[in-house]
Amino acid sequence: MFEVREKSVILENGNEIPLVGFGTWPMKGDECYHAIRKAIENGYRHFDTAFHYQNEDAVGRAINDAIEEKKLTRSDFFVTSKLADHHKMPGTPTKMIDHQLEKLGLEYIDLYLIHSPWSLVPTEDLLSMEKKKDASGKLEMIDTPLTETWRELEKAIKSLGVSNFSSSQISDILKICKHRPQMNQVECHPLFPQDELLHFCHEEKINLTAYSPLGGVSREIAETKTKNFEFMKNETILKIAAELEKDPAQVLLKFQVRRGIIVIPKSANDERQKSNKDLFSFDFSKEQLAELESMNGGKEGRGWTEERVSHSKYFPW
Ligand SMILES: NC(=O)C1=CN([C@@H]2O[C@H](COP(=O)(O)OP(=O)(O)OC[C@H]3O[C@@H](n4cnc5c(N)ncnc54)[C@H](OP(=O)(O)O)[C@@H]3O)[C@@H](O)[C@H]2O)C=CC1
Ligand SMILES: O=C1CO[C@H](CO)[C@@H](O)[C@@H]1O
Repeated sequence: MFEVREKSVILENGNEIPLVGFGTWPMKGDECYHAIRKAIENGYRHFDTAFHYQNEDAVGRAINDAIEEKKLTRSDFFVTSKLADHHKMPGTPTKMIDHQLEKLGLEYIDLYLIHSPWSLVPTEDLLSMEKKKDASGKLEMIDTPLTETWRELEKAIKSLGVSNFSSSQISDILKICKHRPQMNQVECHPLFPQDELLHFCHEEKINLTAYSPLGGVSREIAETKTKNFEFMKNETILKIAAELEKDPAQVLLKFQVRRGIIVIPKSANDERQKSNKDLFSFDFSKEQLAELESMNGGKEGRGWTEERVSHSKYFPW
């Protein structure tokens, strides 16, 4: 199975995931809690979190409170979380699933992703966000094979996926897996549309989720780039938005969902949360689509270059 419906996708394993989800990074604590409560009121049911975001407690609290107060049930929600880069030593992934479930206060996670293919070395305290660095200040790496992490995870969770993986890294998993990867979550926007990876994943019945779909690449990274990641000021996006009488963000998000790509925009703002979900009553003309496709910036279009981990044996790009 793998079916794109109007507002959701049926994953290969039969689970239904809303096409428009809600990104929770970099919010934490009460800010995150209130943004999610608002998002639930605004109709969001799919939430993206991770150990790395240090907000799983707030995400779970918001969902559980909404279930209690709003007559919703756990099965109304789709929650994605992720295995952190410094939790890959054999035996650790299983422990972390238990820890993350406890933080979330949920009985299950709908989709659990390996956050990145590279693996970092933790300090003595596994729960700390500190990672070991060598004498020159470089992050230390371990070379746990991705296939070993996958085998351990699939004993504990049946709905698994990856993030920031290349097609060849996914192929390695496909050779050994009992439970196939359901998702690859990657950076995706008109400057970096991921056409080849999308083709590969859809052929393999693996879905793609677009992170930073609004160009929410961190400012420090964006400033080192020659391309402009400020899509809300981009001439092409503004022109198409004006023609359609939509917001620039709606143009960016529609560009993905019409390709069957799931989006997880983050917004703490009520109005922006509402408009980011309102994507299903308009479409682009052929000309508009061609203009959006012509924004493809090739390799330079990637915002998250992750140079800090480029010395990893498993660096994907
Ligand atoms: N797997 C991975 O490695 C990664 C995953 N992610 C996930 O993807 C999610 C989304 O990516 P992210 O990088 O946050 O970036 P986004 O592309 O979602 O952009 C978020 C930014 O856009 C603003 N924004 C939201 N809606 C609008 C709108 N309608 N008009 C104008 N501005 C708007 C937000 O501000 P405001 O809140 O004020 O509206 C925020 O500053 C993350 O939250 C996280 O869950 C992100 C990076 C890496
Ligand atoms: O998901 C993510 C959000 O932000 C992080 C930066 O601190 C990224 O490294 C990460 O992949």
